[in-house]
Formats: sequence, C-alpha cells, structure tokens
Amino acid sequence: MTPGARAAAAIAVLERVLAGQAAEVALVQWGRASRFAGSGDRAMVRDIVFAALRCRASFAALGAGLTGRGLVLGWARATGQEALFDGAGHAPAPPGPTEAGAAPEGAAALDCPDWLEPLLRASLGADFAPVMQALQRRAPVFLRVNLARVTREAAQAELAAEGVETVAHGLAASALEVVSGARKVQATAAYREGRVELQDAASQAVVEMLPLADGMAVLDLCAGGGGKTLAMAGRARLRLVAHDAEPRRMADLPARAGRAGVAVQRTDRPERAGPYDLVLADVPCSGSGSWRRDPEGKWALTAERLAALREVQAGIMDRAAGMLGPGGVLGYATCSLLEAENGAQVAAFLERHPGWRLEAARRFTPLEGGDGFFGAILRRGEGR
Ligand SMILES: C[S@@+](CC[C@H](N)C(=O)[O-])C[C@H]1O[C@@H](n2cnc3c(N)ncnc32)[C@H](O)[C@@H]1O
Repeated sequence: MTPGARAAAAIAVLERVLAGQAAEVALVQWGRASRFAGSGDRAMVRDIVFAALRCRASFAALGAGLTGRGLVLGWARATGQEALFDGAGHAPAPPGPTEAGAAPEGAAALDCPDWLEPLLRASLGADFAPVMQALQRRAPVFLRVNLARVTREAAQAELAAEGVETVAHGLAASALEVVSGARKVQATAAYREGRVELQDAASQAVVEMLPLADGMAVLDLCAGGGGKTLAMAGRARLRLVAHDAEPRRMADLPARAGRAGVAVQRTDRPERAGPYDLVLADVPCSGSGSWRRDPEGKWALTAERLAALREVQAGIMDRAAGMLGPGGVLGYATCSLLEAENGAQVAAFLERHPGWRLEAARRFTPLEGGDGFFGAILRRGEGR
C-alpha cells in the first residue's frame, strides 16, 4: 500500500470507531477485508488510528472536523505529511476550501476532555500540562524480568541475541524498556519460557512497594490477566490466590503462571481461601494513567462512570480489609491520575477504619516514563 492508501484506510477505520465500534475490532475487521495489506501496512494503519484517538480533539481542530477524514487530515498536518492527501491512486482527496483547520486551543490543545480539566489540574498541579502532553504520545514498551529466575542483565543479553534491544529502567529493579525490536518480543525464548513478561514499569514499581516476604499468604483480589499476581510471585515465595469479579479475565493466568514456573490458586470465593497476610486491591478505575495505551477510554469516561467507579473501589477496599487480621496489609492500586480515586479513597478508608494506618503512598505519572499509577500500603493495627 502507498502511504496515501494507508491514510485512507485509517480514515475508514476511524469512521467505524466514531460510529461506536471498538478500535481493536474495527482494525481486525479492516485487516480481514484487506488481504492485500502487509504487516508494515497494518502496523502503520494501526499507528495512525491510535495517534488520532490519543489526539482526538487537537487533530479534529487541525483537520477541520471530528470525522475519520478530519482526524487523519489533522494527523497529517501535525506530522508534516499533508501532501499524502493528493487524491492519487487510493490516497484521500486534497483538502477542500472548508478544510483549512485551525490550531487547537485550551483543553483541546492538550487533548483533555473539557469536564476533566479542573479535576486533572487539581490532581496534578504544575504537572497538568506536561502530563497531558505525555499522554498524547505513544507509550514505550516495557518488560518485567522474572528476577526469581534470571538477573536483569542476563535477560538483556538473551533478548539482544534475539534482536530485542533494551535498557534498564529506573522505576523498578525488574524493569526493562525496549528500545528496538519490540515486535519480536513475544517470539523470544525469554518471553515464551517466562523469564520476561510485558508489563508497564510503573505497574512493576507499585508491586515493588508491597512488603512481600517468603511464606506469606497473598490474595490478588482484582487479578484480571494476572500481571501483578505474577510480578508478586517474582518477588518472594508466596502462597498466591487470585480472584476477579469476572473470572474469564483470569483465563490466561494458568498458562502465564506455568511459563513463569509459579503456582497460583484461582478462586470465586476468596474469603474461603484465607486468611491472608496481604491483599492487593488493584481496583477498576478511570484508567487515566494509561490513556496512551487506551485512548478511547479518555473520551468515554463520564462523571457518572467515575462516581460509580469510586463506589466500587471503596467497596473492594472494605471487602479486602475484612479478609485481613491484625498486622495485615492492604495494597491499594489504581492506574489513575485522579486524586478522587487515589489519595481521597485512602483518606476515606482510614476514616471508615480507625484501626488502620497508612504506611506509604506514591503516585507515578508518565513524566517518569511509565504509565500513571498510584499505590498505597495500609496496615491494620495489632490491637483489637
Ligand atoms: C485494573 S484491572 C486489574 C489488572 C490486573 N491486576 C493486572 O495487573 O493485570 C481491575 C480488575 O478488577 C476486576 N473487578 C471489577 N470489579 C471487581 C470487584 N468488585 N471485585 C473484584 N474484582 C473486580 C475487573 O474485572 C478487572 O479485571
């Protein structure tokens, strides 16, 4: 495909996304209907689509319309490729007189939904604009080295021999940032045999905050695909139990745990598999820290949805607290930048549970390289 034809394909995919289809689904359907497209074409169309979703407001302004064509025209102008719109072959037609576009202003220039601007400004302070700008760019690829099986340096050497160049990342002792060969990661022996996993560096850093030690009984209460379950297993020899309100989300966990060489008990009834020394509550959240990877989430979030998430988060924290005895630890984690889901939830928990204390809390933003995350360590007092 020519670069112009790739732009035209991205326009078609984005039209479907704007009509309500998930981007991943729209891309798969386009791919199936476009047998002529090679892997380079598919990767480029995907990159344009996700760039346009991350920068939906600013590209719509630059491209004179919140349409597939407007977004891709905005992308082309933002990246100095407007000449792709020349109408030659399968390329999009040249811009018409109503498509001059304009420089985005205010929240649109930062691709921040209007209603969220005051909340994010209050949460991020002076970091607001730089963080929003960071969220306009694509996320790096990070690996977690399974330190229970291999050193970070040995994993780097092994990956390099298979064409994946990495650098050690400062956010976590297990973190590597992939600097070239990212598309080859899943074919490497290190990945297939569980010596490295794909995991954001800040996600790893949150797990590093947890006071884990050999022999502890640990529950991952919102385990999902098990990214943090396995990261915990890499830190100490634990009795690990995993639960998720949607058990199908844990479907890949046995295979991933098998690759990593660890045992994880999945359960529908986590109360029965206790007692625990530590419960990790990696709660469902706005995902505002990972909008680089899930840009559709940025535009789909509403005030109602945020309020509902906050209720769920508080309920999960209370449930976790009920499974911990004196001295037990509740690890609370979100991939959110919003204070309402982070510090405010911790403060409200401590009000509801007077016998508990906060031992540590840290927010990570994309300015440190990884996604936005929050982690808090809460410990139940020994009394009572
Ligand atoms: C942020 S994701 C977890 C990601 C996972 N820990 C990881 O590191 O890959 C939140 C998970 O919480 C689950 N969830 C939602 N409501 C829940 C509830 N009330 N109790 C337990 N899990 C819940 C969701 O199904 C989702 O898989």
